[in-house]
Amino acid sequence: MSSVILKQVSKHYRLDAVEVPALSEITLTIASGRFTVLSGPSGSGKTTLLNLIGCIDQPDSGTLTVAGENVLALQDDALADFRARHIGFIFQNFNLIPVLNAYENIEYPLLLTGVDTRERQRRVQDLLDAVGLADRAKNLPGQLSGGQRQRVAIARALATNPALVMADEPTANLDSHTGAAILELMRNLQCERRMSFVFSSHDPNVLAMADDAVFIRDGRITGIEQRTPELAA
Ligand SMILES: Nc1ncnc2c1ncn2[C@@H]1O[C@H](COP(=O)(O)OP(=O)(O)OP(=O)(O)O)[C@@H](O)[C@H]1O
Repeated sequence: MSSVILKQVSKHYRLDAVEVPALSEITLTIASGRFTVLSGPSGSGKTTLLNLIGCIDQPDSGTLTVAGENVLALQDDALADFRARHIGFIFQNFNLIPVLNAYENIEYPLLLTGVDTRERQRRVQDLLDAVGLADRAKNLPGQLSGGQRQRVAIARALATNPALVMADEPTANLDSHTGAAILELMRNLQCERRMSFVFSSHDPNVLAMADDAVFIRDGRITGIEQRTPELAA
């Protein structure tokens, strides 16, 4: 099964009067339940591609299907609702809400999507356990280490059981030891929960964990490697 299908997708930015091409005719299928890493040098278009797949930005041309939905046909409200229900984001600077504690940060997307109280409690507790932070539930982000903040951010991204979890350089702001532990945690959660993870990264340790590696240069795909066999559905 495919979780994302892009066909002939192009995107440019406009900077004053100058058009900056960012992606050119990208055709790519991302399989479900796999750990896919977008790899390429700085400026190659990784973030732009993640933003399109994550429905944060729209291409100039081409088609995009995410979790079976033709997302380019959705109006703003429907797109925001689709994103909230089906896509989890992990940011390199964590993006936690500073006035909410760890428990409340993880609960937040469940409030937005109308999950009832009992189910919210069950999911937040399960995720706090899964990321090893059950004893830090009441800590504000400012009272947590960088690695612990990233664990909260991971739990928050998984809270709605999204079809797709996206991360832009998730280990970039962590020291190598913490980054390795976070990476292992993400890999274990992805396998256990059979979610699709799509990451961009310069980090060779992230690339080494990929089921599928997509290499990008100058806004074009230069290679796709399937590193592990796809399991039968
Ligand atoms: N908002 C913007 N306005 C103008 N040009 C942009 C904008 N965002 C990105 N670009 C340009 O688009 C191209 C692709 O950028 P993108 O951020 O997708 O690359 P990247 O591979 O994620 O880079 P990095 O690894 O450094 O984060 C680059 O040439 C970049 O300069």
